[in-house]
Order: sequence, then structure tokens, then C-alpha cells
Amino acid sequence: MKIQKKLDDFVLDKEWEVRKGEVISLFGPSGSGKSLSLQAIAGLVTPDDGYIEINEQLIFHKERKICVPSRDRGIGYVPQNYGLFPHMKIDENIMFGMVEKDKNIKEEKMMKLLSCVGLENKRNKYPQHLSGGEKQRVAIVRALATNPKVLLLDEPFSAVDIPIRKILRNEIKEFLTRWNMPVVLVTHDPEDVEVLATEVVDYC
Ligand SMILES: Nc1ncnc2c1ncn2[C@@H]1O[C@H](COP(=O)(O)OP(=O)(O)OP(=O)(O)O)[C@@H](O)[C@H]1O
Repeated sequence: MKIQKKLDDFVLDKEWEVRKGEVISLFGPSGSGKSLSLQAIAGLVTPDDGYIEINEQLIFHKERKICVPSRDRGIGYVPQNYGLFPHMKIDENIMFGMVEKDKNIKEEKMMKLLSCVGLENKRNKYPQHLSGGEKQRVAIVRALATNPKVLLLDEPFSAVDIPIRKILRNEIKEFLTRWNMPVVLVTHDPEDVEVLATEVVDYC
């Protein structure tokens, strides 16, 4: 992708790419445009110029007037606050974006995903009854439930304390290796970069 976006006195101007099996880390200080980049890829913010391509398909191209709607981009996006729907139980949250029509198939897939992250027994809980780390795991499997082409993680460990962060980081590393899809990870924690990233884009 190559995008430019001006917001008041902030100018984002970045170019980078990520491939299957890579975890690319957007690394830099607060306010450097990391989240904005993810929002542009997810289709929540429209760049002023440039292009975004996924698996050789353009989802945004300013000059060619291409702007694929957010829901059709095939993006699994986990925002900083996890974005879980508070009024839906965990199982409903996970099944919400699934493309499958059959209810039994959806249920089966949801249970498989929940068991991947050891949370089968939480399916009937609401997000507010889960810990920060549990919410994070649900948010990630909810993103994966839509069969995305790319996974975007925005500060995935910001809501958990340092010892738990270490455990989750290793869990997620294993998980990502299994799914083998391109991952974009926003962080300002050098340990996230060291443990998870295969490439780093400097947002300093
Ligand atoms: N809707 C908006 N209107 C105006 N400025 C904005 C808007 N959204 C973001 N910005 C500005 O864009 C810049 C980049 O914001 P962004 O959230 O991408 O930073 P970040 O690198 O993700 O920071 P952090 O690590 O603190 O989350 C900041 O200066 C921010 O104030």
C-alpha cells in the first residue's frame, strides 16, 4: 500500500507491503499515524491519495476512483478497545460476521475457534464479564471467523498487565503461525516487535 492522509496539522505518508506468513509491525511513538493506517486499510478512513492492494486486488485507488466498502474488503480488524458488541454474548459476537448461512455450521465453527483460545466455557457470557486478556482472545477469533485475507491488530496487549502480556504474546505467536496469513501489528512495545514481528515499518 501507499497512502497519504492529511488531518488538521498531521500528515501521514507511508508505503509498505506485507506477505502471507509475515507479521509486519508498525512501530513508532504515539500520534505517528499507526492506527490511522489500519483504519485506512479497514476502510474506516479514506486516504487523500495512494492505493491499497490485497492479494493483487485493489481495494482503494484514488486516481482510478476505486474504494471497496469496508465489509467487502476481507479484513479482520481488531481495534485497540477490541470492538466487541457489549449487548451480544461471546458466541453471538463471534458468529456475527460469519459468511456461512447454516446455523449449525456457524455454531460448529464458533466452538472450534473458542476452543482454539481455551474459552469454550465463556460462550454464554457478555464481554463485560471477561478479563482484558479473554476479551482480546475473543476479538482475535471473531476477526478470524470472517475468513479474512489480512489480520490487523492494533495494540493487542494494551489492556493487560506485563506478566499476562508475556503469556498472551507467546500464545498469539503460536496462533498466528498456525493461521499463516499476513498480519499487521501496531505497537509501541519493543518486546512485541522482538517476539512477534518478522518485519518492521518505522513510524518514528
Ligand atoms: N479524526 C481525526 N481528526 C483529526 N486528527 C486526527 C483524527 N484521527 C487521528 N488524528 C491525528 O492523527 C495523528 C495520528 O493518529 P493515530 O491514532 O494514527 O496515531 P498512533 O500512531 O496510532 O498513536 P497511538 O500509538 O497513541 O495510538 C495524531 O496526531 C492524531 O491526533
